[in-house]
Amino acid sequence: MRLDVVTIFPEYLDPLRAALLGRAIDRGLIEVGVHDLRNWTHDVHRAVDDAPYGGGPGMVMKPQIWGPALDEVCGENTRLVVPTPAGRPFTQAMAHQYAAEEHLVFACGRYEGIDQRVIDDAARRMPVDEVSIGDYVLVGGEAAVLVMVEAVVRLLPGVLGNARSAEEDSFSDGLLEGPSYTRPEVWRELAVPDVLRSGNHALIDRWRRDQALERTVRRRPELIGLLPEGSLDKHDLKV
Ligand SMILES: N#Cc1c(-c2ccc3ccn(Cc4ccc(CN5CCOCC5)cc4)c3c2)n[nH]c1N
Repeated sequence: MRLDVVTIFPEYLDPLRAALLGRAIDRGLIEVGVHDLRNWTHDVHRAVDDAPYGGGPGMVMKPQIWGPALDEVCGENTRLVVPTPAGRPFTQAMAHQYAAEEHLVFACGRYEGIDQRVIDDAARRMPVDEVSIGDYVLVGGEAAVLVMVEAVVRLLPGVLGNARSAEEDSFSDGLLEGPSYTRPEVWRELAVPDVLRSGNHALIDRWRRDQALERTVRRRPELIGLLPEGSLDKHDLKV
């Protein structure tokens, strides 16, 4: 997979080259390009924004700059992803879809966002997703790209290694993950639940399922209604 990011703050994407993602790049599992949008400006001020038509707060990013940038960075098999507060919610299912893509280009807006014609023009030539990572307001798209790239790249074969597989993720069965514990057995007078030290793996699995169900009902009750038909067995229904 190749990932390209277009931004006016390329240094914001430096974390892409650290830790897990950096190792994935070093191992050739992904290629990453980060491009400074200002490289496509021509005026002495390297302007990328202008006042919004119709008035309103802030500035809008210029189509004459974004257009040539995306023309150059996008290819024949590109999916363009544009983070925006007005986007479709980014989900684990989308992360899986993106992990199957050959080439993802992320367009990071700033100010009040990118002139809509940039997205509409790109959509004539490639799939374009306007996506939001959550119901809160950021200052630009870069943080959202870091979140989405991490969620996508960790799903690629070989990235997580043998110690951990993405199949065991939270949400893989539609429930939140239950609590985790490690040594010591007692810490600040708080003990690890006895069942986890019982060695009875059937009981442990049941306990973990119960914990996941209880946590999901308490914290994200709306997820229960989204579970596929037949997901809950008769024991689950007693939880
Ligand atoms: N993903 C994601 C995001 C983003 C995100 C993503 C990309 C950009 C590019 C610019 N911004 C700043 C911005 C803030 C607010 C608004 C709305 N305005 C409407 C008129 O009144 C003022 C407010 C627009 C643009 C971005 C924010 N925020 N939250 C997410 N989950």
